[in-house]
Amino acid sequence: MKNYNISLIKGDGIGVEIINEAVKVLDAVAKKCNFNLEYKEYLMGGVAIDKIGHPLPKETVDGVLKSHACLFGAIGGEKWDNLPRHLRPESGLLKFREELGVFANLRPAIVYDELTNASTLKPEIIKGCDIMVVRELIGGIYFGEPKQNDGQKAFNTMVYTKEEIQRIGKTAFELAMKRDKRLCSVDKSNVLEVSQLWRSTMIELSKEYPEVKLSHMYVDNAAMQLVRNPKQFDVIVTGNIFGDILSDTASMVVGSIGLLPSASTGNKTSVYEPIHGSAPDIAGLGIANPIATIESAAMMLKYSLNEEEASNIIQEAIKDVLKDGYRTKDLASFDAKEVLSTSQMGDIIVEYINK
Ligand SMILES: NC(=O)C1=CN([C@@H]2O[C@H](COP(=O)(O)OP(=O)(O)OC[C@H]3O[C@@H](n4cnc5c(N)ncnc54)[C@H](O)[C@@H]3O)[C@@H](O)[C@H]2O)C=CC1
Ligand SMILES: CC(C)CC(=O)C(=O)O
Ligand SMILES: [Mg+2]
Repeated sequence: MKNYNISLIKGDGIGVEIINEAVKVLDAVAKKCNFNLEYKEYLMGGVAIDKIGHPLPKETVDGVLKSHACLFGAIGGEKWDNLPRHLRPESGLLKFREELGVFANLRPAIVYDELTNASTLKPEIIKGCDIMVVRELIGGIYFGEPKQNDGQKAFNTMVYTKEEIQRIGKTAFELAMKRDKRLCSVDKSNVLEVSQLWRSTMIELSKEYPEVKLSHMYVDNAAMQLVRNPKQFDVIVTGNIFGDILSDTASMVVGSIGLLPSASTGNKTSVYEPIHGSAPDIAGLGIANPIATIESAAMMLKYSLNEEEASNIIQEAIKDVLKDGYRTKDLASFDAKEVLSTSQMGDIIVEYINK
């Protein structure tokens, strides 16, 4: 029987609740498809600060690098918001991504037919929408030097090298080749030098992919177009901060931020994580939607473990559960037959897998 080592990082807030459900679902599908998953838990974020005084223990990076893949919940919370910047949970997460070299964050935003009525947008605007946001994850303004806040003046710096842009560009063009061959590069090149380099590099790279139709959009317009007519997009490629913001926007096209998974990938390893944060406002209430994390686990099976059948089984079960009207609270006002808690949602997905 095949055996895979999975590193788990639950993190803070709802991170614990959603990872527990994903593990439940993974175990069910592993049993059904005849493979074995061995989990090892690692600390990161606020919980690591509380235990060892630092948001990113070395064992976490080492352990993840040794595993086949990592499933990640979320980190952060008010308790740690006033710590010095380098000791905050978010700094641990950025360092984690940097050390693992996961430069490409793939964030699919797919509207299932079963959830066409679940968005705050009109069904005819979103039906059939299938967007892949390719977000550069270890460069840009979240990492740029110099940076400062001396109490009187504060700044950050947005930096991209040509090499970094080419690297994420290649990932996006390759993905577009496997999809509808339309790639929209989002930047702010009417204002920012870094975006001028971004755009000219994408144009240069496009010569290697003549079949892909490359377009460009300023980020402010892209935010507007995403809610005006999301179906115009196939693949979007953009920098770290723009991708962070636009993917949260895209989640409302789908219906809830609790539905969007992601894969953070590079040359060494991959981390699978929902796009949302630790949601302190609902942590511990048992109402978080675990589907984004369960979908992330399905992406992990497909892309890192090559267990495509198992991945499809999870996705079909989720679709059927939604089709039959089961919802967590975030989607309760949309065609809900029954509103379930976080763990009940995990249970019912397992039940559908075993049907
Ligand atoms: N990857 C990560 O670990 C991330 C961590 N964060 C951190 O999370 C903390 C909270 O940040 P926010 O800006 O509030 O973003 P958030 O994504 O945690 O929450 C935004 C809103 O969406 C809701 N929400 C999020 N996930 C949900 C789910 N699965 N089901 C139902 N509702 C859900 C929350 O209740 C909240 O109202 C902060 O400390 C932030 O730095 C934020 C984003 C990503
Ligand atoms: C620490 C933040 C950059 C996390 C976040 O918002 C994200 O990755 O989506
Ligand atoms: Mg974000």
